[in-house]
Amino acid sequence: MISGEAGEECGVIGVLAPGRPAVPMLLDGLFTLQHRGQESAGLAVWDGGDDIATRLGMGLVGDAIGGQVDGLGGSLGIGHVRYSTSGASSLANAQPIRGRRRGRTPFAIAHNGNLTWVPGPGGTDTRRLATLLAGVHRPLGAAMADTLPLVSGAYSLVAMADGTLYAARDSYGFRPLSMGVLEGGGWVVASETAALDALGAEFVRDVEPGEIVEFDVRGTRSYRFGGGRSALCVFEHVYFARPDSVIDKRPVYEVRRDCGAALAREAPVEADLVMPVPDTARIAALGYAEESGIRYAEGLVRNIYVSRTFIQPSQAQRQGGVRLKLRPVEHVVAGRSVVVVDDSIVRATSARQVVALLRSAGATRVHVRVASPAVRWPCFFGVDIRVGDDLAARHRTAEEMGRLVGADSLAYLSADALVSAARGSMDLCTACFTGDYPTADSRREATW
Ligand SMILES: O=P(O)(O)OC[C@H]1O[C@H](OP(=O)(O)OP(=O)(O)O)[C@H](O)[C@@H]1O
Ligand SMILES: NC(=O)CC[C@H](N)C(=O)O
Ligand code: SF4
Ligand SMILES: [Mg+2]
Repeated sequence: MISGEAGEECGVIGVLAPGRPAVPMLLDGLFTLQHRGQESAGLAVWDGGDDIATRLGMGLVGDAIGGQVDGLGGSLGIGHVRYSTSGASSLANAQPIRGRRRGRTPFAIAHNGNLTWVPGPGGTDTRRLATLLAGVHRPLGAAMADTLPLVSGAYSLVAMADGTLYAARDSYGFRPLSMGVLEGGGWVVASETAALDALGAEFVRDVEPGEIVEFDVRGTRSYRFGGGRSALCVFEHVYFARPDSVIDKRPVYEVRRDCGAALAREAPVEADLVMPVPDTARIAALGYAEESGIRYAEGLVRNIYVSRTFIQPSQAQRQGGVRLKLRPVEHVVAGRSVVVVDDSIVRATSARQVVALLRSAGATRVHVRVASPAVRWPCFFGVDIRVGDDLAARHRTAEEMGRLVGADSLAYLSADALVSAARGSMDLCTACFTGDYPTADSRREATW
């Protein structure tokens, strides 16, 4: 049995807006990144004084911190939305994490990704990293340059100290991180370009794998501490990111539509209607419908007040979530054969319930089409995909998966088609689909 921690997704944002308050921008950015983490939220701001103020809370951004920010000034700040696995889903583990280095001013750090190895004492992966940074008696940028080569795994980080905003990305570049310039001057760094857009910022470029970027009132500086083979997570395109974001020059919308179209070519089937499992699969279903010529319809309604289910921390919550989240539209579905497109199947929580819902609403045939390959391998780099029950397809063919979920047929997109749709300038990590891990330690760990 594998021992590695499965990771999580999160959203991070950093703002340096000289002469303007950072907090409203941080909140807008965090709302835009809400889909990346729904367990806790937080922000840290510096108003030019001796300390960094933090506000942390459990739940969605509005509930967690919306009521705690009155009077919180400062033009430099960072923020985080969390989806836990390294440590409990608790206020104590919410981010940003504030630290103080002996003899120096405080710093704060926020992390998206999963560290597979951090030297030193316990706590969440991010807290262990913060402890390491606190032990280095140099400016935070230099401390990061010394420390980051010592840790393994996936991280896109934002940090702040001494009036400077920092951004860093691990040398594989697993998680996205983009920087933009604010209207009226200043900088924003965020997990997704959609957060830059929400602030009216202009995209400048992605933080490169193995790069640290510093932002202060004098401008920006960049240091490289690593590089080589890149491994951008293809699952960002499949599921995590918003469709209005652009990752490594590839618009997520276009990637999902191309995946749906390729799926229609690779796995055609006769049917009356094509419909998505909302929300994430909508665009892939549209691509399937356009390519196949089969009419697109919305046969499932998603309750927008229920969170994304895949990123819930327990299976009981995930099952309950799907039950409340999706309902069939009987007058669309009854008496019709349908192709139902989902972006991915991991634990098959959604697919099992979706097929049953469509049959209960009178569908004559239910063909499941999945706009990514079968997930057969665990992730160590920031997405909560583990061995065991988590991987419904681990030892099942597509036909057996079809039987498991009760469909008339089930087919996946090929890995080649996914890579050709998603590929920008970076190499992609496809390990959970292909078993081709970018790092030697994860290759060893995954061979159980
Ligand atoms: O096989 P499973 O373990 O069920 O996981 C896959 C499903 O989970 C995700 O949906 P989710 O409800 O998280 O979010 P969405 O509304 O953005 O599609 C994903 O889009 C699939 O529908
Ligand atoms: N979701 C994240 O990326 C959070 C980072 C860290 N692994 C934590 O558990 O808090
Ligand atoms: S294993 Fe899968 S989910 Fe994890 S980083 Fe690689 S592509 Fe992304
Ligand atoms: Mg879904």
